[in-house]
Amino acid sequence: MKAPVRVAVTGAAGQIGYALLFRIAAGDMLGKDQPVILHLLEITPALPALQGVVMELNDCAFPTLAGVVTSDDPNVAFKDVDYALLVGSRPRGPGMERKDLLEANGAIFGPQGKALNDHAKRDVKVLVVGNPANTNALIAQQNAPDLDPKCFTAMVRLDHNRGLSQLAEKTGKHSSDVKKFTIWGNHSSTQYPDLHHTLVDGKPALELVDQSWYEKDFIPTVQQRGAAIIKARGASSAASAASAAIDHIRNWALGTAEGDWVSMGIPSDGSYGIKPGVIFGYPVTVKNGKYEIVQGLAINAFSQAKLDATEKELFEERAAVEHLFAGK
Ligand SMILES: NC(=O)C1=CN([C@@H]2O[C@H](COP(=O)(O)OP(=O)(O)OC[C@H]3O[C@@H](n4cnc5c(N)ncnc54)[C@H](O)[C@@H]3O)[C@@H](O)[C@H]2O)C=CC1
Ligand SMILES: O=C([O-])CC(=O)C(=O)O
Repeated sequence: MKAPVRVAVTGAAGQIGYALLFRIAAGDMLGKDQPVILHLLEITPALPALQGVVMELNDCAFPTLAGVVTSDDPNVAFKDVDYALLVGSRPRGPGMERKDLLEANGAIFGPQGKALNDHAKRDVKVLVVGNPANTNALIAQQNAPDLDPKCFTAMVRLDHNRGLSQLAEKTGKHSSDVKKFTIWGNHSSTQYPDLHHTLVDGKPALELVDQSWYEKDFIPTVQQRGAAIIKARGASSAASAASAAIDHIRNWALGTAEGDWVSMGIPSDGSYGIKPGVIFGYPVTVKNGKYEIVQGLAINAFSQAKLDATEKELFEERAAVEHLFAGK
């Protein structure tokens, strides 16, 4: 067994928390040889419910669970953490766009960014799940001037996994046969699920499906999947969101497979013409805990228009929250 690492999860008594904590504690995220100490943050009224979750975590007697810290204070919860999964925030209901949550949720991420800045490990890996995830990640990053801006990422992995599954079903293959798929941009209905470089069992995806299925079926289905789950379940995705969060951190910590990439919301750096200043979904590979954008992919006019639309929305969201940045 390795030395334990500290993993913070916010909103730990919520729906996603309930689907996430047990898998992290069981070693699904960082490996069966990596003990974890969970640092669980909740708002004060949810602490009794959180205690119940902690009782259940203990009752599982997981070999990889080395301790649990609970708090309603981010300055306590983020002390010395190696990983921080920022889930805690309000989910949307039917008929809402995720950006309608900006006002309710944006205010959570400034203080949490500052607490990470002041207390977390200097190479902390932060994943924002709470919606609107990209812009909340930007708010946290902008309140953490002493941390590397690349410590802050947002989750587009659920969209990525949804795309793998949709394409596998259409082509009669398994999702593990699908490689080099990308979610570009925002975790919102402007996201661009891009099949132009995707392979299914080694064959170009766009030679296996027709363009009209791609444009009129696949893209909107992936873009609107969150809303479809809310309609069907009466509550937003929880188990699949938790699973995607585990995939995101596992690949960031342990690396991506040779010959493939994953989608992560990361700080834009000018790659593919996206101006610096937002958290943008990109195709990335990871080695030794560092992600790198896959460069040199051809972008045709169709793709460019989609990239422009999602970039525009992210800069509009940024403009709406700049007052929450440190020093503003
Ligand atoms: N990026 C993505 O792909 C996805 C994002 N989400 C988002 O994840 C978030 C959480 O979803 P659920 O777990 O279903 O919601 P939930 O309402 O079941 O749980 C949220 C929890 O966060 C807690 N919380 C609220 N403010 C907090 C704060 N300041 N600090 C710590 N905890 C706080 C609440 O007490 C609650 O227990 C929502 O914003 C939802 O929209 C959901 C699915 C996918
Ligand atoms: O749609 C929502 O509000 C929850 C979410 O982000 C998703 O399922 O992708």
